[in-house]
Amino acid sequence: MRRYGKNPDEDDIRVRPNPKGNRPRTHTRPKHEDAQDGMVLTVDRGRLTCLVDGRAVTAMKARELGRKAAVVGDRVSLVGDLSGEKDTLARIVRIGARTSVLRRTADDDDPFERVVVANADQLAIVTALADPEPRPRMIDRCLVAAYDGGLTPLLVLTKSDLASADKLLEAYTPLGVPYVVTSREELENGDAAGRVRELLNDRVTAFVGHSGVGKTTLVNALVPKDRRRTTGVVNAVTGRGRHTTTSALALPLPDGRGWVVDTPGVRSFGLHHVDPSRVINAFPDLQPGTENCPRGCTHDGQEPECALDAWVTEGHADPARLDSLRRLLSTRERREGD
Ligand SMILES: Nc1nc2c(ncn2[C@@H]2O[C@H](COP(=O)(O)OP(=O)(O)OP(=O)(O)O)[C@@H](O)[C@H]2O)c(=O)[nH]1
Ligand SMILES: [Zn+2]
Repeated sequence: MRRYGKNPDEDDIRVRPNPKGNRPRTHTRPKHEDAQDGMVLTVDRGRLTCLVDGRAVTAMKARELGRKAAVVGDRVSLVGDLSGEKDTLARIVRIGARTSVLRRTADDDDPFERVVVANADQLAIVTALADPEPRPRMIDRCLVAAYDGGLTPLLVLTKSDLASADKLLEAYTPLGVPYVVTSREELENGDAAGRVRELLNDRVTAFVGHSGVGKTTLVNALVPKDRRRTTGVVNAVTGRGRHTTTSALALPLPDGRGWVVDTPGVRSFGLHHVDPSRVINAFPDLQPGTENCPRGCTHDGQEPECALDAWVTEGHADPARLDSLRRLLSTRERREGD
């Protein structure tokens, strides 16, 4: 039996015969069974734009959800006015379980973690090959955040007209991270957009990269013209302009083939929240080797009793893989700019 609140009016409604046989309409707030599913496209000061049945609906989080924030990519249930018309406001009453979480903290000492994007399948790490110079430590940090959060990483190396990708790619060969090399010229007049799209099809891909790497040039080449982020944030569905660049923004790929989630340029990627055992799960060749590690082993090369050394010496895994894993796990102890 459906449960109504303590409100006596509601109890009254339950026993009232309903000749039309449909659910009683009352002045009380809609019941959650009526909720419709949607996806959060962007967030602006507590107002969330959600895609519901092809419409962009503005919503607020219901108070009953407490402190848990809904973020871009979240699958949510909404009630209230779902027309998407101007000046209407729906309520988010449920946030679905997340399949992945891209998290960051402001810096490594900051215990306050932010979920940047939920439910992304893939993390596209956008790095220029020059101007600005690539920052391998930053790439490593993004990789750790991806592995920790359950996203598959993808390297997008831009500005190939300025420098070669060979040297940078050497460092990522043992990790087997897929990559694509692009330039503005190839994106705008060549086949680069098609090559990148092939790696994005039917997935939700979060894009990260710091200012100046060519992320806007890239994203604009991927999503249809009327859906782009231009000056300020443009509502991905209605095209109406707005005034913030602080939130991520989900943009649809053509033909419903997935989503690009553009994130605001991040300068740092604090990794306070990272759990080494979650990162290890992304290394199925090394993971079984941790069985004999002492409890709470960080596997980062600083632990004398880490069992991974023996695992590799015994020939169970490639030493280059362990080196790469340790480079990633120790990235928290290093300063970011190095
Ligand atoms: N040489 C060269 N320049 C590029 C390329 N792609 C983008 N640029 C230039 O690099 C600068 C930054 O590009 P954006 O696409 O705005 O980069 P962004 O990462 O979005 O940077 P912000 O807008 O600052 O967040 C612009 O002047 C672009 O014209 C490229 O492939 N080659
Ligand atoms: Zn260990």
